[in-house]
Amino acid sequence: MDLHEELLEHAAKLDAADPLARMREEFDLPAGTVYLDGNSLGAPPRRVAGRMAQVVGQQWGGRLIRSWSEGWWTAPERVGERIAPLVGAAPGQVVVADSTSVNIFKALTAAVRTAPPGRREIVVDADTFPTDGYIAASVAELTGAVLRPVPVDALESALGDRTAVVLLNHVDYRTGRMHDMAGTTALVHAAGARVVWDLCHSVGVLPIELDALGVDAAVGCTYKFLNGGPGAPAFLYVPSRLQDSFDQPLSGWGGHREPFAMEPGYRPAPGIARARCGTPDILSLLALEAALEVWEGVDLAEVRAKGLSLTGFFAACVARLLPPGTVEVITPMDGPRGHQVSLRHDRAEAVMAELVGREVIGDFRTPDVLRFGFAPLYNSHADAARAALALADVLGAPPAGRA
Ligand SMILES: Cc1ncc(COP(=O)(O)O)c(C=O)c1O
Ligand SMILES: Nc1c(O)cccc1C(=O)C[C@H](N)C(=O)O
Repeated sequence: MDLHEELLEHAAKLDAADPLARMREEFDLPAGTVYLDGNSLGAPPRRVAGRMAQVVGQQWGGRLIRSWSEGWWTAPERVGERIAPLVGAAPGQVVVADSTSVNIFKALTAAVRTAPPGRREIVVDADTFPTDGYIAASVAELTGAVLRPVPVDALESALGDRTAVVLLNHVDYRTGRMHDMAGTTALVHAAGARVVWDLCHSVGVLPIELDALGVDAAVGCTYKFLNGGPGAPAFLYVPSRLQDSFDQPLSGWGGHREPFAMEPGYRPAPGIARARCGTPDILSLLALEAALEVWEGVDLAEVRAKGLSLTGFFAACVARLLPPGTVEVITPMDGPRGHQVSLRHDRAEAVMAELVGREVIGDFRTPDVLRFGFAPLYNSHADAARAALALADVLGAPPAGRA
């Protein structure tokens, strides 16, 4: 058997033993496409199209404006309850609203505003996804705080009695490295500061325990591993113990205690509703609601195990197929990681364009990173093998000999 056949056969064995294999049926994916970009835009769950037709036809079209009091206005909290179990949150602490960028702004500003006098530093991961750093800089400017970008590995020495809040990514978007949420949260708390976690690349990837770890706020996208659709609204977690003092700056009427009283002054709503701002984005929100239904009965431990298996198998295939040194694996394959494998190559942009032309869809991240994201609900080991074979072909690896 040659190496190609061996890898495909191994993949088939792993897929035959996959307890989540049935979940692929829930998704609409073009036949023949290997889709490895669910860490940027998740694939559409089949049920979303039908739900959208119903929402547009029956709710918007049939009930017209009455729909606001028939489930639309309360959708941000209702859909938040579907995300809560995925992040280890008891009910009443997650709302779906706005974008991740906007929610970072709310959470950071609230944290700085309520920090004790003297705590005026915002610490941010120096390698963070850009929007997090940009927003943190803006919050610093608006609140008179000081922005302190630090590499995550140097975090401990940067914390002190001037730290107000720390903003961190759970999984690094470029390398896929996963940071230690339990240890880092404890470290930040020991320094007397608050921590805001960006869960964009970890929600839907592994069990997360926000309540148990005492996290102070968390945000995340819903259009990646939660498959909510392009531009689907983000979520914001504020634990019950901090909700009364959550002094968020975007005091739109959506977060008012009595929005329809149309009062001249702002009185924040009790509970998580105060994290809202303006009118909810109903069509996207209800598409997300349908997409989240696929998680019912899904065991996150199984999702995690499969994600590690897919990424490990893909990296192993790449190592077997490519001569050493062809690519540099920058994802910590022996350490904590999310569900992506990132490879460095000088011609990464052109290589990814070639792969996409062959219907193997990952993405390129500047300056030289090929990213392959694995979504355990719809990706298979066969996808991983096919992607590695296509990559080897594009990079002109010598034809695989007999194993
Ligand atoms: C870590 C991280 N934070 C934030 C965002 C995006 O935020 P927004 O949805 O506001 O564009 C992304 C992806 O786009 C991301 O990877
Ligand atoms: N949000 C995106 C968009 O609107 C267009 C293209 C890509 C994105 C992304 O989500 C990028 C993604 N956060 C990343 O990790 O690179």
